Amino acid sequence: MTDIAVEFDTVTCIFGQKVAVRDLSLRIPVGSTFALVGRNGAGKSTTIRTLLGLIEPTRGASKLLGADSQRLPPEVRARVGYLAEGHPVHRRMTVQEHAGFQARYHAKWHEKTFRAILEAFSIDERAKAIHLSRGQRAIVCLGLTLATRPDLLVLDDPMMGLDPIARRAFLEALVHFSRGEGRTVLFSSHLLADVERVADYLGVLDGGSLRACCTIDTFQKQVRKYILHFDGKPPGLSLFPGLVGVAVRPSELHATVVSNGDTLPPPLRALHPRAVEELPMGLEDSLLAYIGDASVGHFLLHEPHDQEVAS
Ligand SMILES: Nc1ncnc2c1ncn2[C@@H]1O[C@H](COP(=O)(O)OP(=O)(O)OP(=O)(O)O)[C@@H](O)[C@H]1O
Repeated sequence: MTDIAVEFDTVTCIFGQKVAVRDLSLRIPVGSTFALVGRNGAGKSTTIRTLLGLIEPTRGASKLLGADSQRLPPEVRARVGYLAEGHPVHRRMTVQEHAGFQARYHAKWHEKTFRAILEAFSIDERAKAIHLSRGQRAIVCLGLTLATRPDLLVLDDPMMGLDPIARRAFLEALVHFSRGEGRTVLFSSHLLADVERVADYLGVLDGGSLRACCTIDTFQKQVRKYILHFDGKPPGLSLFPGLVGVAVRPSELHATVVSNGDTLPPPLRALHPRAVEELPMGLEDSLLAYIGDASVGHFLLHEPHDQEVAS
């Protein structure tokens, strides 16, 4: 029994001239909740679809639950729940008909879980999918997936298109029905506040490359934004390792850095600012600062997963 649920080994996916995913290596420990984030077109769906064996990578390989993605045996497939982008349903089928369909194909189908989710959200099992709201459809799809009791749950942008109340409900259901069973969850999202609430780990994709892979906590601690105040025009700043963004104002220099320490990095200190402020940043600010100005430099924040798995 491996303690790694998902593994990518130097995966590259090229469509024509487009490199959608470049040299991706990544491991996700069993029992963790991992969020893949990045701008539109960063390669999140391609990564997920490659993992599930729906796309064959141009180079490299991936594994889920110990099995090669390109040759998944039926018993491994049965342990994976996949919620595709857009919550696809058969519009003319009722909620209960959807459940019957799933139950037929999943030996571990757990009707009680499905009913508990419907009940928690007051969804009528006799309703046709076409008559459900977007949020209700998302919950039904989540229920249909969770009731198969997957060991690995993969969700592609599951909160997309949901209003804040529906998003909150969806996340609560996800957390309530997923936690405590050793289940691994991999999901992609643009909604950083939601990511912050549920995920343990973060993978940042940018232009197909993995630019960071670490705990959310580490990401937020290490990406820092400083405002350096000067009496006149700020002095020039040369690039240095860890500097990911810089903006010059009439008497200020704004610098975003990746740093392990709590103190101002020496190249910034050497500018002798009159005063220094550190701006508090939420995950969204940190992420925007980190991938916002790719022209300045690329740095990979990386925590070895071996250590994390062991801890
Ligand atoms: N089948 C395909 N053929 C050609 N190009 C593709 C194909 N699939 C994806 N791409 C391209 O690969 C890049 C990555 O796409 P992908 O859908 O993985 O990004 P994403 O991060 O999921 O984006 P979004 O957040 O918008 O859903 C994009 O530039 C996309 O246009």
